[in-house]
Amino acid sequence: MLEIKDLTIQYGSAAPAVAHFNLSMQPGEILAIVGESGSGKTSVIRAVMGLLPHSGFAARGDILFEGRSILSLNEEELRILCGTQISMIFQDSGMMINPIRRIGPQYVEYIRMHEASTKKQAYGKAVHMLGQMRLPDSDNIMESYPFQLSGGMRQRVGIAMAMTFQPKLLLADEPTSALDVTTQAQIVRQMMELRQRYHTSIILVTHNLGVAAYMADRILVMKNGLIVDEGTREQILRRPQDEYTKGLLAAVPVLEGEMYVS
Ligand SMILES: Nc1ncnc2c1ncn2[C@@H]1O[C@H](COP(=O)(O)OP(=O)(O)OP(=O)(O)O)[C@@H](O)[C@H]1O
Repeated sequence: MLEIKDLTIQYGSAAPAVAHFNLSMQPGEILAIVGESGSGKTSVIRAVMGLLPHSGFAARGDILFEGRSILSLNEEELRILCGTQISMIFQDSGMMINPIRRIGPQYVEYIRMHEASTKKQAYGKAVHMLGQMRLPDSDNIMESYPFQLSGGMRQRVGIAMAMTFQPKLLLADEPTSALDVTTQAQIVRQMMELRQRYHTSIILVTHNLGVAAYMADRILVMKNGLIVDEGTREQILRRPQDEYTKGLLAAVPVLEGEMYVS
Protein backbone atom coordinates (compact mmCIF):
# COMPACT_ATOMS: atom_id res chain seq x y z
CA MET A 1 0.00 0.00 0.00
CA LEU A 2 2.75 2.42 1.00
CA GLU A 3 6.31 1.91 0.01
CA ILE A 4 9.18 4.20 0.83
CA LYS A 5 12.39 3.39 -0.98
CA ASP A 6 15.76 4.70 0.08
CA LEU A 7 14.36 8.12 0.97
CA THR A 8 16.76 10.91 1.82
CA ILE A 9 15.33 14.24 2.98
CA GLN A 10 17.32 17.43 3.08
CA TYR A 11 16.57 20.97 4.19
CA GLY A 12 18.42 23.47 2.02
CA SER A 13 22.06 22.54 1.79
CA ALA A 14 22.24 21.12 5.33
CA ALA A 15 23.25 17.50 5.94
CA PRO A 16 20.32 15.10 5.34
CA ALA A 17 17.69 15.13 8.10
CA VAL A 18 16.66 11.61 7.02
CA ALA A 19 18.83 9.17 5.11
CA HIS A 20 18.23 5.83 3.38
CA PHE A 21 14.77 5.38 4.85
CA ASN A 22 12.93 2.24 3.72
CA LEU A 23 9.43 1.14 4.63
CA SER A 24 6.75 -1.15 3.29
CA MET A 25 3.27 -1.04 4.79
CA GLN A 26 0.30 -3.36 4.48
CA PRO A 27 -3.37 -2.31 4.51
CA GLY A 28 -4.73 -2.13 8.06
CA GLU A 29 -1.28 -2.15 9.63
CA ILE A 30 -0.33 0.19 12.47
CA LEU A 31 3.27 1.26 12.36
CA ALA A 32 4.93 3.45 14.96
CA ILE A 33 7.98 5.58 14.28
CA VAL A 34 9.66 6.43 17.55
CA GLY A 35 12.73 8.47 18.35
CA GLU A 36 13.82 11.57 20.17
CA SER A 37 13.21 15.11 19.03
CA GLY A 38 15.03 15.93 15.81
CA SER A 39 15.48 12.30 14.74
CA GLY A 40 13.52 12.89 11.52
CA LYS A 41 10.14 11.31 12.30
CA THR A 42 8.02 14.28 11.27
CA SER A 43 10.04 14.85 8.12
CA VAL A 44 9.20 11.33 6.94
CA ILE A 45 5.45 11.70 7.34
CA ARG A 46 5.45 15.23 5.95
CA ALA A 47 7.13 13.83 2.86
CA VAL A 48 4.42 11.15 2.58
CA MET A 49 1.78 13.93 2.65
CA GLY A 50 3.78 15.94 0.10
CA LEU A 51 4.00 18.61 2.79
CA LEU A 52 7.68 19.24 3.36
CA PRO A 53 8.33 22.89 4.22
CA HIS A 54 9.69 25.09 1.45
CA SER A 55 13.38 24.35 2.00
CA GLY A 56 12.79 20.62 2.43
CA PHE A 57 13.02 18.15 -0.43
CA ALA A 58 13.52 14.49 -1.19
CA ALA A 59 17.10 14.40 -2.39
CA ARG A 60 16.94 10.71 -3.18
CA GLY A 61 14.53 7.77 -3.26
CA ASP A 62 10.80 7.51 -3.83
CA ILE A 63 7.48 7.24 -2.01
CA LEU A 64 4.88 5.00 -3.65
CA PHE A 65 1.25 5.04 -2.53
CA GLU A 66 -0.77 2.29 -4.20
CA GLY A 67 2.00 2.05 -6.76
CA ARG A 68 2.02 5.79 -7.65
CA SER A 69 4.92 8.06 -6.83
CA ILE A 70 3.79 10.79 -4.44
CA LEU A 71 6.90 12.80 -5.22
CA SER A 72 5.86 13.22 -8.83
CA LEU A 73 2.31 14.47 -8.14
CA ASN A 74 1.42 18.07 -8.90
CA GLU A 75 -0.32 20.34 -6.38
CA GLU A 76 -3.84 19.56 -7.60
CA GLU A 77 -3.24 15.80 -7.57
CA LEU A 78 -1.82 16.07 -4.06
CA ARG A 79 -4.81 18.12 -2.88
CA ILE A 80 -7.19 15.41 -4.11
CA LEU A 81 -5.15 12.60 -2.56
CA CYS A 82 -4.69 14.28 0.81
CA GLY A 83 -7.83 14.30 2.85
CA THR A 84 -9.50 11.52 0.92
CA GLN A 85 -6.94 8.72 0.62
CA ILE A 86 -4.28 9.92 3.04
CA SER A 87 -4.95 12.22 5.94
CA MET A 88 -3.10 13.57 8.90
CA ILE A 89 -3.67 14.52 12.50
CA PHE A 90 -1.38 16.58 14.69
CA GLN A 91 -0.42 17.04 18.30
CA ASP A 92 -3.18 19.57 18.75
CA SER A 93 -5.67 19.26 15.94
CA GLY A 94 -7.19 22.45 17.31
CA MET A 95 -4.33 24.17 15.54
CA MET A 96 -5.75 23.09 12.21
CA ILE A 97 -9.13 24.54 13.05
CA ASN A 98 -9.66 28.28 12.78
CA PRO A 99 -10.01 29.48 16.40
CA ILE A 100 -12.44 32.29 15.61
CA ARG A 101 -14.94 30.25 13.61
CA ARG A 102 -17.42 27.70 14.89
CA ILE A 103 -16.59 24.03 14.18
CA GLY A 104 -19.72 23.42 12.04
CA PRO A 105 -19.13 25.81 9.13
CA GLN A 106 -15.46 24.78 8.97
CA TYR A 107 -16.28 21.09 8.90
CA VAL A 108 -19.00 21.57 6.27
CA GLU A 109 -16.62 23.62 4.13
CA TYR A 110 -13.92 20.97 4.48
CA ILE A 111 -16.30 18.25 3.28
CA ARG A 112 -17.56 20.32 0.35
CA MET A 113 -13.98 21.08 -0.67
CA HIS A 114 -13.47 17.37 -1.26
CA GLU A 115 -16.82 16.19 -2.57
CA ALA A 116 -19.88 17.58 -4.32
CA SER A 117 -22.56 17.71 -1.63
CA THR A 118 -25.17 20.15 -0.38
CA LYS A 119 -24.58 21.98 2.90
CA LYS A 120 -27.25 19.81 4.49
CA GLN A 121 -25.64 16.56 3.31
CA ALA A 122 -22.22 17.74 4.47
CA TYR A 123 -23.65 18.76 7.84
CA GLY A 124 -25.21 15.30 8.25
CA LYS A 125 -21.94 13.62 7.37
CA ALA A 126 -20.03 15.78 9.87
CA VAL A 127 -22.48 15.03 12.67
CA HIS A 128 -22.27 11.33 11.86
CA MET A 129 -18.46 11.38 12.04
CA LEU A 130 -18.46 13.27 15.35
CA GLY A 131 -20.82 10.60 16.67
CA GLN A 132 -18.41 7.90 15.48
CA MET A 133 -15.74 9.49 17.67
CA ARG A 134 -18.24 9.28 20.54
CA LEU A 135 -18.39 13.02 20.99
CA PRO A 136 -21.48 13.81 23.04
CA ASP A 137 -24.13 16.04 21.45
CA SER A 138 -22.63 16.47 17.99
CA ASP A 139 -25.02 19.32 17.11
CA ASN A 140 -23.74 21.28 20.06
CA ILE A 141 -20.14 20.66 19.00
CA MET A 142 -20.92 21.93 15.51
CA GLU A 143 -22.13 25.16 17.15
CA SER A 144 -19.04 25.50 19.36
CA TYR A 145 -15.89 27.53 18.91
CA PRO A 146 -12.70 25.44 19.26
CA PHE A 147 -11.75 27.14 22.55
CA GLN A 148 -15.04 25.99 24.07
CA LEU A 149 -13.92 22.35 23.76
CA SER A 150 -11.35 20.51 25.86
CA GLY A 151 -8.06 19.44 24.27
CA GLY A 152 -9.29 15.84 24.08
CA MET A 153 -12.54 16.87 22.40
CA ARG A 154 -10.70 19.04 19.88
CA GLN A 155 -8.43 16.13 19.12
CA ARG A 156 -11.44 13.89 18.51
CA VAL A 157 -12.92 16.54 16.20
CA GLY A 158 -9.59 16.53 14.34
CA ILE A 159 -9.64 12.74 14.04
CA ALA A 160 -13.30 12.79 12.93
CA MET A 161 -12.40 15.29 10.19
CA ALA A 162 -9.37 13.28 9.12
CA MET A 163 -11.50 10.11 8.90
CA THR A 164 -14.41 11.73 7.00
CA PHE A 165 -13.51 10.15 3.68
CA GLN A 166 -12.28 6.91 5.18
CA PRO A 167 -8.69 7.34 4.07
CA LYS A 168 -6.56 4.28 3.46
CA LEU A 169 -3.73 5.84 5.42
CA LEU A 170 -3.82 8.02 8.53
CA LEU A 171 -0.64 9.83 9.55
CA ALA A 172 -0.68 10.76 13.22
CA ASP A 173 2.06 13.09 14.47
CA GLU A 174 2.27 12.93 18.29
CA PRO A 175 -1.54 12.69 18.47
CA THR A 176 -1.66 12.24 22.23
CA SER A 177 1.35 14.21 23.48
CA ALA A 178 -0.63 17.31 24.46
CA LEU A 179 -3.18 15.33 26.48
CA ASP A 180 -3.34 14.11 30.07
CA VAL A 181 -2.83 10.37 30.51
CA THR A 182 -6.51 9.45 30.86
CA THR A 183 -7.50 11.32 27.70
CA GLN A 184 -4.40 9.95 26.01
CA ALA A 185 -5.61 6.40 26.70
CA GLN A 186 -9.09 7.17 25.30
CA ILE A 187 -7.67 8.62 22.09
CA VAL A 188 -5.28 5.70 21.68
CA ARG A 189 -8.16 3.22 22.03
CA GLN A 190 -10.33 5.17 19.60
CA MET A 191 -7.57 5.23 17.02
CA MET A 192 -7.29 1.47 17.31
CA GLU A 193 -11.03 1.17 16.75
CA LEU A 194 -10.61 3.15 13.50
CA ARG A 195 -8.38 0.45 12.15
CA GLN A 196 -10.97 -2.17 13.01
CA ARG A 197 -13.89 -0.21 11.60
CA TYR A 198 -12.34 1.20 8.43
CA HIS A 199 -9.28 -1.02 7.96
CA THR A 200 -7.19 2.15 7.92
CA SER A 201 -3.42 1.85 8.05
CA ILE A 202 -1.89 4.18 10.58
CA ILE A 203 1.60 5.62 10.88
CA LEU A 204 1.98 6.90 14.38
CA VAL A 205 4.86 9.25 15.07
CA THR A 206 5.76 9.49 18.73
CA HIS A 207 8.64 9.95 21.11
CA ASN A 208 6.70 7.73 23.52
CA LEU A 209 7.68 4.09 23.10
CA GLY A 210 4.92 3.14 25.55
CA VAL A 211 2.18 4.48 23.26
CA ALA A 212 3.89 2.83 20.30
CA ALA A 213 4.06 -0.49 22.13
CA TYR A 214 0.38 -0.32 22.98
CA MET A 215 -0.85 0.53 19.51
CA ALA A 216 1.55 -0.66 16.88
CA ASP A 217 2.00 -3.96 15.09
CA ARG A 218 5.45 -2.87 14.05
CA ILE A 219 7.87 -0.35 15.49
CA LEU A 220 10.63 1.51 13.78
CA VAL A 221 13.17 3.39 15.88
CA MET A 222 14.94 6.44 14.46
CA LYS A 223 18.00 8.30 15.62
CA ASN A 224 19.79 11.14 13.84
CA GLY A 225 17.85 10.57 10.64
CA LEU A 226 18.56 6.84 10.46
CA ILE A 227 16.52 3.75 11.27
CA VAL A 228 18.42 2.10 14.11
CA ASP A 229 15.96 -0.64 15.04
CA GLU A 230 12.93 -2.21 13.39
CA GLY A 231 10.65 -5.13 14.07
CA THR A 232 7.31 -6.36 15.28
CA ARG A 233 6.36 -4.84 18.57
CA GLU A 234 7.24 -8.11 20.33
CA GLN A 235 10.70 -8.12 18.76
CA ILE A 236 11.35 -4.52 19.77
CA LEU A 237 10.00 -4.95 23.29
CA ARG A 238 11.52 -8.32 24.08
CA ARG A 239 14.72 -8.22 22.07
CA PRO A 240 15.69 -4.66 21.19
CA GLN A 241 18.83 -4.76 19.06
CA ASP A 242 20.06 -1.25 19.52
CA GLU A 243 21.36 0.32 22.75
CA TYR A 244 19.29 3.37 21.99
CA THR A 245 16.06 1.32 21.88
CA LYS A 246 17.01 -0.33 25.18
CA GLY A 247 17.34 3.13 26.72
CA LEU A 248 13.95 4.19 25.39
CA LEU A 249 12.36 1.03 26.75
CA ALA A 250 13.74 1.68 30.21
CA ALA A 251 11.92 5.02 30.18
CA VAL A 252 8.47 3.72 29.16
CA PRO A 253 5.85 5.72 31.06
CA VAL A 254 3.10 4.36 33.20
CA LEU A 255 -0.53 4.78 32.21
CA GLU A 256 -3.21 4.79 34.87
CA GLY A 257 -0.91 2.75 37.06
CA GLU A 258 -0.43 0.24 34.30
CA MET A 259 2.56 -0.02 32.02
CA TYR A 260 1.65 0.56 28.40
CA VAL A 261 3.90 -2.35 27.66
CA SER A 262 2.27 -5.59 28.69
N1 LIG B 1 11.58 23.48 8.42
C1 LIG B 1 12.81 23.04 8.59
N2 LIG B 1 13.86 23.75 8.13
C2 LIG B 1 15.13 23.31 8.29
N3 LIG B 1 15.47 22.15 8.88
C3 LIG B 1 14.46 21.41 9.37
C4 LIG B 1 13.09 21.79 9.25
N4 LIG B 1 12.32 20.84 9.83
C5 LIG B 1 13.17 19.90 10.27
N5 LIG B 1 14.45 20.23 9.99
C6 LIG B 1 15.66 19.42 10.31
O1 LIG B 1 15.32 18.05 10.29
C7 LIG B 1 15.67 17.42 11.51
C8 LIG B 1 14.58 16.41 11.85
O2 LIG B 1 13.38 17.10 12.20
P1 LIG B 1 11.99 16.39 12.39
O3 LIG B 1 11.00 17.43 12.76
O4 LIG B 1 11.72 15.55 11.23
O5 LIG B 1 12.33 15.46 13.65
P2 LIG B 1 11.34 14.80 14.69
O6 LIG B 1 11.97 13.51 15.05
O7 LIG B 1 9.97 14.75 14.15
O8 LIG B 1 11.41 15.81 15.89
P3 LIG B 1 10.24 16.34 16.82
O9 LIG B 1 9.83 15.17 17.66
O10 LIG B 1 10.89 17.43 17.61
O11 LIG B 1 9.17 16.84 15.89
C9 LIG B 1 15.81 18.55 12.51
O12 LIG B 1 16.77 18.28 13.48
C10 LIG B 1 16.26 19.71 11.66
O13 LIG B 1 17.65 19.66 11.52
